[in-house]
Amino acid sequence: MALAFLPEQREIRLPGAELRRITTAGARWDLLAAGVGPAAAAAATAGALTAAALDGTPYGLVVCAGIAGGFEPLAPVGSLVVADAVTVADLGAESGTDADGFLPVTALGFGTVTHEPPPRLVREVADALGCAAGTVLTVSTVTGSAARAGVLRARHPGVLAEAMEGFGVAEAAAAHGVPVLEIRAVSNPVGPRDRDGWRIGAALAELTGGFGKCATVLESWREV
Ligand SMILES: O=C(O)c1cccc(C(=O)CC[C@H]2O[C@@H](n3cnc4c(=O)[nH]cnc43)[C@H](O)[C@@H]2O)c1
Repeated sequence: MALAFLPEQREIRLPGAELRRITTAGARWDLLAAGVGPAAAAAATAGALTAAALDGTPYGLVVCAGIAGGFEPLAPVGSLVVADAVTVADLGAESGTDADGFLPVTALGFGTVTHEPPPRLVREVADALGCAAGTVLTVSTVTGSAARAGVLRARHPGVLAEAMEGFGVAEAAAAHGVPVLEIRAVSNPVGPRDRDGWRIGAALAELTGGFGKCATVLESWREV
């Protein structure tokens, strides 16, 4: 667990989700297991944000964290990445008349496809972790072929990683006017499906170590 280094965890039940509250001298951390996929993550995050707001103790920052597929060579297995753009990869429409064959929802005239975490926070966390910052995609279907990985690279130059929750978490945070950050540990390469290649335990250990390194930045961070 990414916050396992912190003591004194208290469980709080929310509709459809469970939250662990950790109070330290410097801050209050709430750890929410938000489920898999953008919809579950958005629902759980929105519930926690709303409960805190109604309680008169709103959050100052939402951090989405977990494992991810990495686009090599920028994000090899075992590395950490921080999102400077939390981008949904497949929210839109197929289009036979568009060169790319895909129109993002913004081209259809509504919604949003990217949330940008505060740049200074991204820089400070990436420095603390010694890792790259870049686009982290949110997908509803895990990429399982070189062809799909190539399409995503072409659409999102410099993309670092894909996972399944960031955009949902970011949508909920944006609705509450709370900044969002996404930190991922790479457990597998993005590309042809290969379950033997997963390194989930090692990635979770990296994530736990990473939170230890950036906890001070997160605790002291304030939007100015
Ligand atoms: O069955 C598969 O081929 C497969 C491949 C990679 C990941 C999964 C998952 O079910 C992981 C879900 C979970 O982990 C995150 N995650 C990790 N790697 C990836 C990935 O390559 N693409 C998208 N999401 C990934 C994700 O955020 C979920 O929380 C199955």
